[in-house]
Amino acid sequence: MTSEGVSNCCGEAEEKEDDNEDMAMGCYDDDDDDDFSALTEGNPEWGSEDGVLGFNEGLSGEVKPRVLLMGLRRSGKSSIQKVVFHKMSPNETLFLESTNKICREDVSSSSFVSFQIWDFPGQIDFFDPTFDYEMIFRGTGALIFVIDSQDDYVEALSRLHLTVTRAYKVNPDIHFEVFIHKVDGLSDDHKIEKQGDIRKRASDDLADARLERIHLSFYLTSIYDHSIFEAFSKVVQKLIPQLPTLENLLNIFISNSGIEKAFLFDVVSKIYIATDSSPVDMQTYELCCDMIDVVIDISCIYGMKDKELSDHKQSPKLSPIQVSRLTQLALREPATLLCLFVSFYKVILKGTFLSSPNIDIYRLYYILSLRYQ
Ligand SMILES: Nc1nc2c(ncn2[C@@H]2O[C@H](COP(=O)(O)OP(=O)(O)OP(=O)(O)O)[C@@H](O)[C@H]2O)c(=O)[nH]1
Repeated sequence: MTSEGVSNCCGEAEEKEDDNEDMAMGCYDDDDDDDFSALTEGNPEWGSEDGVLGFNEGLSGEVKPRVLLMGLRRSGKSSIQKVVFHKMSPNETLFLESTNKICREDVSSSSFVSFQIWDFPGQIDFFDPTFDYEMIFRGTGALIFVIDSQDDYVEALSRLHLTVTRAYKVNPDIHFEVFIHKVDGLSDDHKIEKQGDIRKRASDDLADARLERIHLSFYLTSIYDHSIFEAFSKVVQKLIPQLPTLENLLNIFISNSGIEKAFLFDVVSKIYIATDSSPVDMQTYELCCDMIDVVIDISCIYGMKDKELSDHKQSPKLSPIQVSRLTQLALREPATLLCLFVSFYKVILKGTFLSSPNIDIYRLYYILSLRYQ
């Protein structure tokens, strides 16, 4: 795992408190060359004043899909971004100041995870004529609309409707994702009830506008548990063109081994970018996230230098963690900052343990490293 410098999304210097954080934040760069001026002309509040580069294109001409974070003020947009991509602890988000300009950040930690995330200020009127929303929506892959479930959501729903219908007109290929956020304060029954109500009202609004074809996906999220990582995983997966191939590889992998479940993780964000087709059990996912934290912590203390790391990669070893009598977790790094996570049962046959499906793990490891590194 490598680490690179990072500055935060609004261009402020960000202090990295420790090595762990360095590593965790390794690949999220803000482009110094803010290209918002073209979009925000006439309203300096909305973007940086300098920068004239083409929209969303670096010097290489590579175009990354854009993920927009929108929603009312204080709904939790910046907190989500900071917790998922900057390893900020949820309690620290209490001290976040209100965002007053669009914050754009490049997220490109591996061959698969490569997109831009744009955090919009809640109070922004992006339908102001001086604001080029068509340009914004044209290059957008996913629009995440955050609704504060602990607040009255009537206004949020009308804003959601306005945003989605405008965006759809410009770009019908956008994935519309609704995060019903801050559900940590709600009981399970209450969560389901809220989700049902929000889903129904949003669908009714679309039906009234004869726009039933717009598909909204709903997620119950909180920064205080793994739900936000899971939801973000699902959003990001939709932007990965190789997803079917990866899922297929993982299906073959588990069907040829004693493994119960396999995830391909982006280590930096703990987003899983693919998994086999068996259902995702939240508890396994959480265990995998915890193991990533443990491995990152330990490698920060006892980490290897680059040379040792490359030697290590040539002879990969499993380092399983026993989480219960029958279940082990194992982590491998098939490509820089990507890890394959497997959870497998030891199969007990007449008292014999059949475990360690190493050959399959190595095979997948090599396939992935050869193809995508
Ligand atoms: N209970 C709870 N509070 C949250 C959660 N996510 C964010 N918050 C809190 O919500 C408040 C607002 O969060 P922000 O991230 O600043 O909200 P924002 O949408 O970026 O706000 P603007 O920048 O004004 O648009 C903060 O006090 C966060 O700690 C969550 O999942 N649960």
